[in-house]
Amino acid sequence: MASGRRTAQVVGDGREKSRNLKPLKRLARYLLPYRWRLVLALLALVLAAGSVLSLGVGMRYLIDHGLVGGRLIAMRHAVEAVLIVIVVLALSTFTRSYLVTWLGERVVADLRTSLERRLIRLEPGFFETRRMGEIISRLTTDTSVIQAVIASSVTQALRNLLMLVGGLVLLAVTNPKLTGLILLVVPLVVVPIVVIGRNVRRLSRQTQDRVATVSALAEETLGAVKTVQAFGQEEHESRRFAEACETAFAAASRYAWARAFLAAIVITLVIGAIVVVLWIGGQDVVSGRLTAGELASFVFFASVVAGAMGGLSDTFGDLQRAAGAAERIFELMDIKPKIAAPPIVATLPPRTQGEIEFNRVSFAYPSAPERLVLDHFDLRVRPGETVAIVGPSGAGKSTIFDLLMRFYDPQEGRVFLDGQDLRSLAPEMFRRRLALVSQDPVLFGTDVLTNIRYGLAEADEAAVVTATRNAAAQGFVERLPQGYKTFLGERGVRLSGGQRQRIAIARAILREPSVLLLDEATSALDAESERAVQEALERLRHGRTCLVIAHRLATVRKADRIVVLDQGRVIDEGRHEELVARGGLYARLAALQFDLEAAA
Ligand SMILES: Nc1ncnc2c1ncn2[C@@H]1O[C@H](COP(=O)(O)OP(=O)(O)OP(=O)(O)O)[C@@H](O)[C@H]1O
Repeated sequence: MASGRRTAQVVGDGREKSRNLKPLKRLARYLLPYRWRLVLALLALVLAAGSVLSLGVGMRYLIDHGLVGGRLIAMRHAVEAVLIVIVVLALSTFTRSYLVTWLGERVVADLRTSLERRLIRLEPGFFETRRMGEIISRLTTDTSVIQAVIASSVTQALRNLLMLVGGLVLLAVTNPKLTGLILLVVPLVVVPIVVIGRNVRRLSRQTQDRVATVSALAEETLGAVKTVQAFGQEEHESRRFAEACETAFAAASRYAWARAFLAAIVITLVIGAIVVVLWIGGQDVVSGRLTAGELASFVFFASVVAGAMGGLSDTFGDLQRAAGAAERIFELMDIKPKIAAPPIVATLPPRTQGEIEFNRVSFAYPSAPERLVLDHFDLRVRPGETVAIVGPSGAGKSTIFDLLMRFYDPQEGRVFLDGQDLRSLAPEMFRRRLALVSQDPVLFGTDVLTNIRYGLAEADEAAVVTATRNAAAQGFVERLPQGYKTFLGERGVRLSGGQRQRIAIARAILREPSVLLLDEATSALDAESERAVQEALERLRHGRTCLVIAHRLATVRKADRIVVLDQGRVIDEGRHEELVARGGLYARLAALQFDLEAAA
């Protein structure tokens, strides 16, 4: 919770800073690859706006020469011209509408892909200090806002701008005196737009923030539905969720109010001005200074101008919303991964090795920087050696794996693989030599084959089958309804814990790693699958370096060496018998294990 709050604050600060539409400029770069479509869309837009404006000219001709002048031929010409204009208008509207929607969707797809491309490469520590739901909301909701804005608001803004300028020019041509009046209205409209618009933007951001909280909450609780139900907390969670929804709703209604208020102010001012114009213009027609056609077309242009202004005030708010969304997206995109390959990458010796060294390593997790989890930790593992790491819960055993995978960098000391400091290597290169089987393996919501191939994407089917057999998983995989093609459900929920583990082992075998990192499951597998897993691991261990977080006595006994870890330090090491004879922490842990196993 604390980290969530901190995140919200950081994000909030970032948003408050931007008072302009600058992020939209950067967004425009995403349109560059599609510039010809953009040009075509703009042409269609200009054509459509021109068509609408020319209707006003046609109207004047129709009234003055056809209706008032009483000439049928003039009326026919006017109607013919209007028909042509309508066809042009329809075609250009179609072109514009299709192209801008296409462009909006295209840009959003590109944005999402490039944002994900960066996110997936960020170090795990980054995600521990942020709320996942919040990040996901930037990837989905914020990009959707941009899509909507490109597809409708930007075009509307351009269209309205064209109409505004074109309308004003035609107004001036028709009657300069009345146009002067219209221009008096402009500041009256613009000032409230700017003032209230600012408020609208702030409220819009607040709304987006609240919605992000709602999705974060939903993800958290729905993802832990078993825990919620097991503890009978459904009502509590529903209440919490409802509260978050209400807060989001309250923010959204404040936003709606401000937006509606803005629209109402603009409309009142503009329509009021038109009434004044009609009143003054009407007097000119009566006294013969203006023709009826001129006044009609004037009112037509004036309403075009008014509509354009009203529309602009609306789209201005939308553009600011998009600027906020773009800012949130680019803020994420600009985060540099803290764990990456250095400019000059060292190379590893040939594959066969697997030597590991931790040299005076001290480490605290980013989310708890003041607590040292490893404290001047030293460990050397020779190629091919099997080392068991034992120690009480929270001693820092899994953290050793985290550092070896370089999910984090230690604050002090260095970690070496085959004589090279991990920081001098490209992470994706050295990680290829490692395979991790974690205590609670993660499977993905695809089929068995794809899940095993996660270990080595280019492996052929025969290799997958061999790996599965060696992981003692072939039996149950073949009994699944569609064998290797069986869909495993999200996160592999359709398999038992032991089955999931064997799939994870098959994945590791397929990788042919030089170093195997094994976090043994403490969860009770049934005796048969336990033996199967053990045998699989035995085979996997053969001929490679192996670091095992050991919970089972069988593993501990077979290890070349046992390292006893307590509070982030190595307090003892040796073989099983030596350590038992010394009667320290290990002897106590082992006695406990024996008792438990005897009891079982
Ligand atoms: N991502 C994290 N952020 C902050 N603290 C963490 C994180 N992961 C682990 N810790 C803390 O670091 C300490 C060591 O954790 P670690 O998982 O390495 O212990 P362990 O020896 O593997 O324990 P266990 O046998 O229970 O799995 C624990 O106190 C834990 O609370």
